Amino acid sequence: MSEPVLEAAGLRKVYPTRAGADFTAVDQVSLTLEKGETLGIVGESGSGKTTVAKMVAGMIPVTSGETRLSGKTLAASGRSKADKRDIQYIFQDPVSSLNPRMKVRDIIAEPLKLYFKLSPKEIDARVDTLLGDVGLPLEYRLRYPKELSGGQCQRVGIARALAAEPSVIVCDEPTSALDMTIQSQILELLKDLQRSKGVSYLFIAHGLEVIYSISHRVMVMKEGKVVEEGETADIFHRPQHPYTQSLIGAIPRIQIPQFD
Ligand SMILES: Nc1ncnc2c1ncn2[C@@H]1O[C@H](COP(=O)(O)OP(=O)(O)OP(=O)(O)O)[C@@H](O)[C@H]1O
Repeated sequence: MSEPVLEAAGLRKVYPTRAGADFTAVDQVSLTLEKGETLGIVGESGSGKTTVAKMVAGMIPVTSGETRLSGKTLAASGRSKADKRDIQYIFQDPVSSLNPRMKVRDIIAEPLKLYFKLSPKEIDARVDTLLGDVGLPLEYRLRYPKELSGGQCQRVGIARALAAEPSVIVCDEPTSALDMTIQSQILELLKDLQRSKGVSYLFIAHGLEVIYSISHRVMVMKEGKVVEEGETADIFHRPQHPYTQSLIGAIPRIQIPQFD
């Protein structure tokens, strides 16, 4: 098998508490992600999913553990510009994740200016291509985020992430603020983009249907630890750990047929 795009080993995050005792939010979490693959992370609220994602993306420092990108160990703090470019993040709240004072064109152009040496004309052309990639009309380039729907804002967030041409995009509950129809359109868009660009996703979601629909493999977290990890079909049809069994068992009956 080829070298994973992303590997994290022994990630641990400890927060000090007011009471003086340390709180371990994430403990000994390891994961791998292949090119063009999606690893879903599930687990109840507070199980450490976002903390793992932010450590992998270099947004918060690790207490211990390391992350490797295409075989190269990333600096524990102060990542290089190139390493930051290569792991992008899509946020849960599509509207507040965009600067309200910037036009769509400028939001998407920001990473282009930061990471690549391009002329204004080349930047304009790339912005247009990216708008097309995420299914937004070109005239939206002059709109502000407040003039867009939640789903359209998330498309802009996806275009901004893609602008950096990353190997990995961390998707932190990217559809949970959207209604069901828009949610499935965004999931289809992410799948299409993965097929066309070969990007890998670390995908966090509460909704197991979302995880089922997009993930090749699934990692189940509980209280900061990984309790089970495997192929999506195995996790959903043959969960081994009692916690995974209870998560899968809690899916409303009416939705079960879509897992067959
Ligand atoms: N900056 C912080 N200081 C102290 N504790 C924190 C901090 N950030 C997160 N935590 C704690 O770490 C644990 C894991 O949080 P995290 O946000 O990673 O969980 P999660 O699984 O993503 O939850 P959710 O699904 O609700 O987003 C929680 O108990 C949380 O309260």
